[in-house]
This record gives sequence, C-alpha cells and structure tokens, in this order.
Amino acid sequence: MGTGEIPVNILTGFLGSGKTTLLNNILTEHHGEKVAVIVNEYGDINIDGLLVLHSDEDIIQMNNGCICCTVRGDLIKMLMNLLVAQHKGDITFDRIVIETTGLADPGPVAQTFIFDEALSSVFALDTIITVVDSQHIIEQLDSFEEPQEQIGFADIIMLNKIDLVDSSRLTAIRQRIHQINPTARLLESQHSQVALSDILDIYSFDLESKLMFDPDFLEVHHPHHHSDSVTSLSFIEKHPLDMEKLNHWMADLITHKGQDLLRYKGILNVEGMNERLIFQGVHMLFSGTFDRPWQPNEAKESRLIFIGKHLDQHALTKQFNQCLATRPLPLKG
Ligand SMILES: Nc1nc2c(ncn2[C@@H]2O[C@H](COP(=O)(O)OP(=O)(O)OP(=O)(O)O)[C@@H](O)[C@H]2O)c(=O)[nH]1
Repeated sequence: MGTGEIPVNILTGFLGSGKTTLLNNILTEHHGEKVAVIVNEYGDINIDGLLVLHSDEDIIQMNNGCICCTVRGDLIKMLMNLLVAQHKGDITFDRIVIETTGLADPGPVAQTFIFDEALSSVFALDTIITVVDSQHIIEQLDSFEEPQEQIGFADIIMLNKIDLVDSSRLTAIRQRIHQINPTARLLESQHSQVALSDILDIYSFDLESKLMFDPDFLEVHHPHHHSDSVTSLSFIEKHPLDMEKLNHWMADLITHKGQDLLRYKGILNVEGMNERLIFQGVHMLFSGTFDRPWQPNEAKESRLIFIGKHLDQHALTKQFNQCLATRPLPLKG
C-alpha cells in the first residue's frame, strides 16, 4: 500500500521465531540494495541491534517502547528523519526493513504507511513477513493473542525451524494457520533461509485480506494490550561472568523454569575470553556460542534479558550475581 517508490518490509513473528536471523540473511545477501533497518525490541536494553550483521546499513534502534503502541509517533518521526537525511545526501537507502518486537501487533505499523499521507506518498508497503517458530507455534497460539495477530496480518508466513518438527506437526501447523489466514503465502525454512525473491519486491500487501482479518483495520487504532502475564528482566554488567557458574545456572533454570521462559538472550563477557558469548534461548532450547572478539571501541559488558511469565525478579537477580567471576584478591603489600 502507498504510492511511493521506496519499498518497506515489516518482519514480525513471536519471540524467538527467527526474525533477527532473517534480517541478517537479508542484509548479508548480495542484492545490491542499501537497506535502512529499524529494529524495535521488547525490554529496556539493546541486544538485537548488537546482533545484526551490518556493514554500512543504517540501523536505527527503537527501544523506548513497543513499535505498535507508544512509539508509532516515533516511527513516523524516524522515517521522516531518514528521508531528510537522504535528501541532504547524508545517507542513501533503497529499502526500509522494520523488525518489530516479538510481542508487537503488526497492524498499527502497517497502518502508519496507509494513514500518514506524507509517508504513503514516498513509501510503498511491500510485504508483511511473519516468521513462525514451528516447534512452539501451536502452544503460542493457544496461550497468546500476539501470534494470532502476527499471522492474521501476514502476506507471507515463514514456517521456520522445520528441523525441529516432523511432517505431521507441520501439517497441523498449516491447518491452524489456514484457519487464521487463508490468503497468506506459506514458505518453509531452516534458520530463516529463503530466496529473497520469495519475500521481497512482491508488493502483496492486500488491504482486503487485512480487513477480513480485522474489520476495524482502517479505524484509528486503539492502543494494543500486550499479554499482561509477560514481563521482562534485563541485566547490564561490566564485571566478567564465570562460565562454569553460568552453565550450572542455565541448566537449572531451563529444567525448572523452561516452560515460563518465552525468550532469553544476551551478549556476555566471560572471564578469560576475548570473544563475545552469544546466548540464545526459547523455552528449553538454549545455545551459547562465542562469536567475534570484543572490539576496542565497544563496552566489554554483559547484556542479558529474560522475557517470560512469572519471572521471579528477586531470585533471578540473585542467581545472576552469583555467576560473576570471583573478584581477584587484592595483592598483599
Ligand atoms: N534449530 C533452529 N534454530 C533456529 C532456526 N532459526 C533461528 N534459530 C535460532 O533461534 C534463536 C532465535 O532466533 P532469532 O532470529 O534471534 O529470533 P527473533 O525472532 O529475532 O527473536 P526476538 O527478537 O527475541 O523475538 C537463535 O538462537 C537462532 O539461531 C531454525 O530454523 N532452527
């Protein structure tokens, strides 16, 4: 939608489904386009922005709220600023990709490009792409409203993480999705690998189908209510962490609280290591891998976020602090 020339793609999908992985695939593919990226994160610290593999793309972080609620005004301002900067020759871009939080309703974000006359004359909504975690989506649909909205508004739905499910589960997911959104195109992927020609430059945003899903879509949108039961807790810590204590903590946490942990992720500073430890988890599925060395110009600090139900903030804070590496004893004089 929109009559402008600059395509906009909205990446959405529930927590941990593979949106940032898809964004990185888009950015690292050689398509010859310059992409301006807007990343909106749930929680109060920036982690995704630090995990995006960008070279000279312009990455804009929106951390002060959810893109579909309070920050919609900010989104308009940000897009306007991008246009001004492009006009002045400070930056150039051929496309905008917006990654929403895992708890966003993409409806209001799409609306921005329809209602705002100035924006809709410059931008054209290309596709709303919803990434689905095939391992967890059925339970997510049973428990939360957000995945229904994300699937309902999609033009393209990527059934991701198909390495973690069998074909009968995939059939059940397809049927469930078809009930919510019979018109979206379904793709299957592992690690969000799809041909970019299947998701970009399709211009499949279809107002009719959005109105079928939400007859009030063209009304001025009422604030979106997130699932009240979901909260987040984040840590930023300069003191290095002890790898062994961290492993024990995670093993214990996943065993006892895995069901409630919708998403946990972080970039950790581990004692004795020159590389960042990238820490990723969705429920019981957890991975920790060292990636690149810390750069001289970046703060060597751990950033960690938990998003989930019934988070015991006091206990988690205590457990996190117990993972700090033992401070060296002061030298005796
Ligand atoms: N096994 C498996 N893991 C995957 C696949 N796709 C992504 N992952 C992993 O799932 C985790 C979450 O992926 P992200 O791309 O960060 O997910 P996201 O949707 O951006 O997460 P949030 O922004 O936190 O909601 C990471 O550890 C990925 O490496 C897949 O197809 N199979």
